[in-house]
Amino acid sequence: MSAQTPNKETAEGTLFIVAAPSGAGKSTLVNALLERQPAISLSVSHTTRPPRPGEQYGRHYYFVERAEFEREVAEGIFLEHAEVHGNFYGTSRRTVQDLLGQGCDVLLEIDWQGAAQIRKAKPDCVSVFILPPSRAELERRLRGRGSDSAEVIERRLRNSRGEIAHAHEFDYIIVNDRFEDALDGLQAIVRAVRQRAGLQCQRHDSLIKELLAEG
Ligand SMILES: Nc1nc2c(ncn2[C@@H]2O[C@H](COP(=O)(O)OP(=O)(O)O)[C@@H](O)[C@H]2O)c(=O)[nH]1
Ligand SMILES: Nc1ncnc2c1ncn2[C@@H]1O[C@H](COP(=O)(O)OP(=O)(O)O)[C@@H](O)[C@H]1O
Repeated sequence: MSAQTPNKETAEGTLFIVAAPSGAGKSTLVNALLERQPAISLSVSHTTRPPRPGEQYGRHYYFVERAEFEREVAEGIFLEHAEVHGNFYGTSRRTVQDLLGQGCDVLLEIDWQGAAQIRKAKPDCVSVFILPPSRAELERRLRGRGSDSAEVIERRLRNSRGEIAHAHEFDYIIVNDRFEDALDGLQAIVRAVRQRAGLQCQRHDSLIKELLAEG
């Protein structure tokens, strides 16, 4: 049998988007997913939000001043950017393009506004929205996380309605009730998409030629 001929040189990686209202558990899910699937690169966003205790520059976010962020917007360095809960957030165009161009899969943890911009720029992206099982549980998780002031938590809870209203714009919705089930769901999506992408980029040219040959 002939060797299969994967056309990997020209195949871009897949761009995954994970969005959710604050406190639904997206960062925890994404981190657990990346432990299971280390080959996916998580894009580190730029933000004007001040760091939370324990957050590191370049690992969790590139924390920048508002003036610097505005300069970066003007320079066109962002693939998408948006104001969320009173802070600005943006995804570096260069980093994402370079990784995708090398055939790496990239995951963006961004809000629904950013997701809408990415869908226009990259229609092949795969987007997932994470829902909490109830409003009461969302509030419990936000307060239990202990990372934000009461005022910040109130604002995020208020904004969650407007965010959840966009859930149906996403390719998939996962309810993060039991953590392991939600993680299995997220991993199943990634696996299925990767398998499909792998099948698409294997052209099997030599096998097809062999099967079509006379004789
Ligand atoms: N559009 C956009 N949203 C982002 C980006 N980075 C983070 N976000 C979103 O901004 C919101 C607030 O994020 P963050 O301040 O880390 O709070 P958390 O969601 O409560 O952990 C979340 O919905 C994030 O997904 C980005 O680069 N672009
Ligand atoms: N399925 C779950 N059940 C209970 N607690 C959860 C679950 N998923 C996440 N959490 C907790 O909820 C809090 C918010 O999760 P986090 O990942 O920071 O949310 P987000 O990134 O969406 O703002 C964290 O304390 C996290 O440990």
